[in-house]
Amino acid sequence: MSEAKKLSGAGLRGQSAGETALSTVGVSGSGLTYRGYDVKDLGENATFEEVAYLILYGELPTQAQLDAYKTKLKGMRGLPQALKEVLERIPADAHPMDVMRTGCSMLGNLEAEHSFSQQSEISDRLLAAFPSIICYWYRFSHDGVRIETETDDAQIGAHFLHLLHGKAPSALHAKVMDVSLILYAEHEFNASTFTARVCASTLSDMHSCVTGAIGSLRGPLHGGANEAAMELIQDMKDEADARDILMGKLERKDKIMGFGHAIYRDSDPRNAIIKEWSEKLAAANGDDRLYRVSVACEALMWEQKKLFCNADFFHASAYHYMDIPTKLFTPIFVCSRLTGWAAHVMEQRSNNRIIRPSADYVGVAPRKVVPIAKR
Ligand SMILES: CC(=O)SCCNC(=O)CCNC(=O)[C@H](O)C(C)(C)COP(=O)(O)OP(=O)(O)OC[C@H]1O[C@@H](n2cnc3c(N)ncnc32)[C@H](O)[C@@H]1OP(=O)(O)O
Ligand SMILES: O=C([O-])CC(=O)C(=O)O
Repeated sequence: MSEAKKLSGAGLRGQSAGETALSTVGVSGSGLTYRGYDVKDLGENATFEEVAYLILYGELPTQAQLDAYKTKLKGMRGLPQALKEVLERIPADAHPMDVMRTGCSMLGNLEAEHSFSQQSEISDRLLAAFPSIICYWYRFSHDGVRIETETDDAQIGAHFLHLLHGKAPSALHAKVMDVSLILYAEHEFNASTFTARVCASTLSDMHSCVTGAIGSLRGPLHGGANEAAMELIQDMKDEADARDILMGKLERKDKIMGFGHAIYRDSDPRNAIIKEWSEKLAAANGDDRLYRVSVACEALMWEQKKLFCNADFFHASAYHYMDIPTKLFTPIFVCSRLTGWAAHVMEQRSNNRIIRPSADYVGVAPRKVVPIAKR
């Protein structure tokens, strides 16, 4: 059993910023749990829709509840015309996380949350609409087509791949997307979730909380690391090349994206799961270079720095094997983490006090304004 990481210093490390009943991260022996269930157990024995229901509504659904939930989500995949028009105006070279941010914010104008009694409906709507938003923009700006966002796919992961590629995915790809969405769904007080909670604590609306969270997830120290990890591995020719490239980066004291974690000490429990799926995808693809160089990076980083892969590192090769463009990696994270964000907003609202910490002042001593002519 690993001990909880000893945390200190800046970045609010080691300080509790509130209570949650949604997940535990890095607690001895259990790694990562969502409402008491181990993420590995959920990855093996549940689907993302069941996990979303668990996170948003408190318990795993019965079969009847799951069927009704999936039918409901399927019926919420369409986009209003005004939102499509906004998406069509965003250029092809925009960052897709900016598209997600704008899409969420625009939906907040068209389908505003007027009362907190609407919070569950709005969360479900965002869960259903996010794959439509990113794929509608991507296919229009890159391929010049206006796609129909309402597919018959029963599951969100398969639906995403269907919209992106214009055809239903293989069973393997649909399964990996489903597991990936489970792994990314919830993670306690990470930076983007904390952003959402700070916003919620002012009694703001759900779309504002989620829009802010998307902005926080975008950075390479957080969700953006899956794209940065892909950029790191994509040109590595083989294991020896991977070692050379990484050693050079370590000598230059570069941060290696996809490694390390603010809370976990020895490993990120999501890594072993997505790594296994990446290996299966590599075998199915008949080209395992990306998987092999990723394994070489993992070994070298542990050997040199005792740093382990976080959830993002093997997601890079897994997504690439499914023909997902690198710049859409972090938006997929959004499609999943929406569940965690929304549940945290609801939890914050249920027992709210505005989040407003203090700061230690380190600036100049009090002084008088010198008239502008004398400065
Ligand atoms: C889904 C997610 O959001 S998971 C996180 C995704 N982000 C990344 O993969 C980005 C790369 N990783 C990092 O930048 C960091 O590990 C973070 C942001 C995740 C955590 O940051 P911190 O909590 O400050 O890291 P921590 O305290 O463990 O760092 C300890 C030391 O290891 C170093 N270190 C940590 N991660 C890395 C890394 N990926 N590459 C190189 N060195 C690293 C730190 O610089 C620090 O060195 P120092 O003591 O000489 O300053
Ligand atoms: O918890 C964190 O700091 C980052 C992370 O792994 C996540 O949000 O999934």
